[in-house]
Amino acid sequence: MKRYQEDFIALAREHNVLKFGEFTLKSGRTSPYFFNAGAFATGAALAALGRYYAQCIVEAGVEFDVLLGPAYKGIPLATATAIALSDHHGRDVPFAYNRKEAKAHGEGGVLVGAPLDGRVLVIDDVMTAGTAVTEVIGLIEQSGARFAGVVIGLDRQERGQGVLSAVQEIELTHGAPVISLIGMSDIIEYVEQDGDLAQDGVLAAMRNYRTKYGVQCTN
Ligand SMILES: O=P(O)(O)OC[C@H]1O[C@H](OP(=O)(O)OP(=O)(O)O)[C@H](O)[C@@H]1O
Ligand SMILES: O=C(O)c1cc(=O)[nH]c(=O)[nH]1
Repeated sequence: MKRYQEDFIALAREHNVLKFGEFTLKSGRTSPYFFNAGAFATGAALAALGRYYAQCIVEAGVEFDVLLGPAYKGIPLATATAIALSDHHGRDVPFAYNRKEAKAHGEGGVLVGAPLDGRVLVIDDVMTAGTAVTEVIGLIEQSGARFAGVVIGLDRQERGQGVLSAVQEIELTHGAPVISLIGMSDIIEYVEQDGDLAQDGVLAAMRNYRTKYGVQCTN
């Protein structure tokens, strides 16, 4: 793991973002772990997140014209990433986000911020089955813009709608990269190194879950 990946996991544990137990996911799957990015709820945590996402984008060399943070948890992530790209990489990029429900008064609509023009890079927290990102790609295409890829904090490295991983499905269908800060394999590595978690049966539950829903590592 790279230094910023270890720091990202440490930050997630410190803020109780990465939890172990029993959780129901958007896909209906029952998971022994959950990554609640909403608990990154301080200015310093968001500033650090922005730096990690920005570093990941710069290292990946992905080309884009505008950042898009999907509601809800993608919104502060895209904001923090835009600030970090400006502060630490000298790149002042436009960013936008969407509403889950269209606004019927005032300016109206579902999009807020910069217009979706050109290549749009989506910034989100987690990918499981890929449903959320697929929806937001629809929004980008309806706006006449082009999907340039997605950067996620955690790739859960799970199957999408078929036998391929959600990441492979998105990459094959849309011809754009899915870039992640960490994958489930990194969390398993973290659990393996933590004697208490391994003893509590977390490691066994994680491995069982990976057997049921996982795919080979994609990062
Ligand atoms: O890959 P998927 O199976 O779609 O699941 C992952 C998505 O689900 C959650 O979003 P949710 O729609 O619950 O919205 P939130 O940001 O409002 O929590 C999470 O933030 C991911 O974006
Ligand atoms: O699949 C999901 O719904 C999901 C998984 C996860 O770890 N975190 C999250 O916010 N959503």
